[in-house]
Amino acid sequence: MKDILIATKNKGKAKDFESIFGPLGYTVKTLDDVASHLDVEETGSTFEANAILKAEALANELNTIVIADDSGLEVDALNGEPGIYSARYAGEAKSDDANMDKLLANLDGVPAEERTARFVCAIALAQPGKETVTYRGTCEGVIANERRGEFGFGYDPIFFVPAQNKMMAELTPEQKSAISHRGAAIQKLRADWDGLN
Ligand SMILES: O=P(O)(O)OP(=O)(O)OP(=O)(O)OC[C@H]1O[C@@H](n2cnc3c(O)ncnc32)[C@H](O)[C@@H]1O
Ligand SMILES: [Mg+2]
Repeated sequence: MKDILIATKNKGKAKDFESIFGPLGYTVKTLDDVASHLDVEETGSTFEANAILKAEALANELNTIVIADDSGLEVDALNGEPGIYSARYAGEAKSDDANMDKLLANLDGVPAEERTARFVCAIALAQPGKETVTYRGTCEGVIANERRGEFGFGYDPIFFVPAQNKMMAELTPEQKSAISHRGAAIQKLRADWDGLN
């Protein structure tokens, strides 16, 4: 069985990766599956810089190929916030619910046509002895007024995807990966990944 190691503690992200790599015969492993107590501070000023920090830290520790994902939500009416701070928007407790509450409160009174936003995903592929490579994917949408849907994680329940006429959280993992920022970044990564295995 082929393994793919993602330097993440986010189970929602891991599921997104599984929806694409699982059917290809890979087992997705995360920080929970390896003997690492790594807790990388996301000190970079871009998604790419943070993805590289996370991927290289684990690749160096385990001397193996590692993928990391740094992602977030850019809301136009908030000048691109929460951006790279999406996970901890409402505080270090990293609560999806508190983050959505804060975002909805900050957009209170903003009309639908001004609630445009995008998810951004930067994936870093770190290999011992090689230059780290990054891949970016984005997904355009609109921030809704209330939550809908049970799938996904993070801001998915309030992210409306016009192209699907559904909230991101109403899409199954497979449907989400077909149109999402993460799915787009993973497709770019796959071209290189297939060459490594
Ligand atoms: O750093 P790791 O351990 O991978 O996990 P994390 O949750 O801290 O991940 P990030 O630092 O990359 O922050 C990403 C945040 O952006 C949001 N986000 C990213 N991708 C998303 C998606 O597909 N759906 C909904 N929210 C997403 C969500 O709040 C995430 O916690
Ligand atoms: Mg993080």
